[in-house]
Amino acid sequence: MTAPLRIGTRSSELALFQARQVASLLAAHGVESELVTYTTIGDRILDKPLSAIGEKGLFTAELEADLLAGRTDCAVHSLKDLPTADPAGLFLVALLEREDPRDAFVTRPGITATTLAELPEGAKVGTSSLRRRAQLRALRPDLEVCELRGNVGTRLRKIDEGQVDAALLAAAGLRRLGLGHRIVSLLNAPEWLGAPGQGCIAVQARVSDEAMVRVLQQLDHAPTRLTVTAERSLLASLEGGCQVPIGAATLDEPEYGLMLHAIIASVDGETAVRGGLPINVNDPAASGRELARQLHAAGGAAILEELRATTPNVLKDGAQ
Ligand SMILES: NCc1[nH]cc(CCC(=O)O)c1CC(=O)O
Repeated sequence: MTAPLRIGTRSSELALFQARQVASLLAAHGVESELVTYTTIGDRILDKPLSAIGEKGLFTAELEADLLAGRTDCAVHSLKDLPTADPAGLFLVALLEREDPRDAFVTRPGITATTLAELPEGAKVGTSSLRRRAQLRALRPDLEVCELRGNVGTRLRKIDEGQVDAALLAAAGLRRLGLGHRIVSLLNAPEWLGAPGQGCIAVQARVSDEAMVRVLQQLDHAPTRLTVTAERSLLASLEGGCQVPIGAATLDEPEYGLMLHAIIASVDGETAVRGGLPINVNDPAASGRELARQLHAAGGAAILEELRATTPNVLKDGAQ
């Protein structure tokens, strides 16, 4: 009997759920596996905004190091937490079928608003993502945006304790944890854009491990790979990781087919550049680069320049 395939994963509830999903897909292919769990820097530092920590791959570096060293056979990540460039020797061997990529509106008890628009003036909205903050401030400059960090469970607890009136969380994370009933409403593209790759679980492997690659690539979902490739190539072209106010989403539009939508917004929400482009299904990465070029030229460059000058760490790849 061969040894079980070792899957590296963070130890948060969401990460464990995602790793178990990979394990059960492998089991369906007759492959036995076990989980190797990690508590990462991003999980340990809970008192600072992620954008202020400013280290590369806060949630991913330790898993990647052990995978490279052969202590695990693959690692499972939320795609949106992964820097856009693969570390040398590793690549994304499988992208699982995407869950709902939208952000969800969640409220504390006593709040009757069912959408952002219905929130009373000056209400407190929690998020730790610059992308969500920027879009919030653009839509509702009167709201007070509050830092809200921690795992999904921790964030919900802080909401329920009344630290904030409402918050924005990824619908995919809530649903995976069986917390879909907490979703009051969903924020739709193209008006509101999630993180590039949001809702997609990625499996990382060593390029050199051919036998493992053959096993793991069976889990890849081609339509998901197409859309997230377009979204992440846009992000890569704009030199941003997840800690930049860049949103992206792909919509299947009857007239145009798959359309890539994106926004670059200043953190104060005062300036935003948005655009959309049909995805070339034969070269989705080229479509991502082209939309990035258009947004850059249409004022995105100035927004990113300003951001670099004020928050030097922000434009390093990171996670949120
Ligand atoms: N920021 C952490 C994170 N990374 C991935 C998800 C959700 C699951 C996914 O996007 O696949 C979340 C939670 C959230 O943003 O609310």
